Amino acid sequence: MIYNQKLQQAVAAAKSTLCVGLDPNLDLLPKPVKQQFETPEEKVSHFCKLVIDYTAPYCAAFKPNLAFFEALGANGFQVLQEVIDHIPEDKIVIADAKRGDISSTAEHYKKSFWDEFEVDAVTLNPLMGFETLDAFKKDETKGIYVLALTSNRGAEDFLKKPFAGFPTMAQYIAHQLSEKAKDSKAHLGMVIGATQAEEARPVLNEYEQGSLLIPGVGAQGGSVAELAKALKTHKGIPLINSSRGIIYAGSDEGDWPEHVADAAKKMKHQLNTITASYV
Ligand SMILES: O=C(O)c1cc(=O)[nH]c(=O)n1[C@@H]1O[C@H](COP(=O)(O)O)[C@@H](O)[C@H]1O
Repeated sequence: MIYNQKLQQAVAAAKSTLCVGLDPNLDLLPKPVKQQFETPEEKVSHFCKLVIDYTAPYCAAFKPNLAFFEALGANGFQVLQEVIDHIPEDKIVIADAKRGDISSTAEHYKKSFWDEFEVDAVTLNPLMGFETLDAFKKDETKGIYVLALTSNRGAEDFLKKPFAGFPTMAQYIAHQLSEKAKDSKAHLGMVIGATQAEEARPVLNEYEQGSLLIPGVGAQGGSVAELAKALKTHKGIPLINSSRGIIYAGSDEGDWPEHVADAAKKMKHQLNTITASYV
């Protein structure tokens, strides 16, 4: 199945554009998880699997962020694989890796994500040039989310500065992606921070068909109302990510997974006006 079709079906089946971010920070895990398990690997694996079970009814996608798994050391990739394997088949799985490197290295990143972890999509950083996307572009069942206008303050350093005749580098990246999409089998999408919603419109206008990964609601305080305005005419399907705001909603309660489910349900409902345009 081509990526966009799977994306469309995942959003339609859950009636949700929510993406649950799996950012398992050992310090923030609920007390019952810390007490029940000995090793960091067991704690993270159990925590992520319960988060997946309790939030799956409310989301279309999961985004494991590799940093949190790599931080476990040598066994981190094993845990990542277990977590990915636990995600229901009909959900989109995005490996948040923000990779981007020269050809042979990119080929090996591609091997890792497409052939070994078998995720649906990956986040890529375009700073080393658009050639770094090439290795990922050959598979129509996959999606690529390229950093375009990130949610953090550092977006000011490059992405919001004028570049190559465009008012911002973000607009240039979006424009280039709309061109590159013409000869890419994989779907080329963009990462746009929800915290940048008020400035996102010109970027989105450069690439209306581009699917979007939108982090920054929840813990980073991005406004869903502003986001809804920015997305009004956008055709590419958005996945709106919240990590900490959902997965740590239960803090230390015994029934923490119920709190996590509630937080996901609330976020799904907050996104309903956006979701309605894509189902
Ligand atoms: O590519 C990303 O997912 C990403 C891009 C961006 O511009 N900002 C951003 O916060 N992210 C990721 O999205 C997640 C946001 O987490 P919360 O702020 O806890 O919801 C983290 O995994 C970040 O690494």
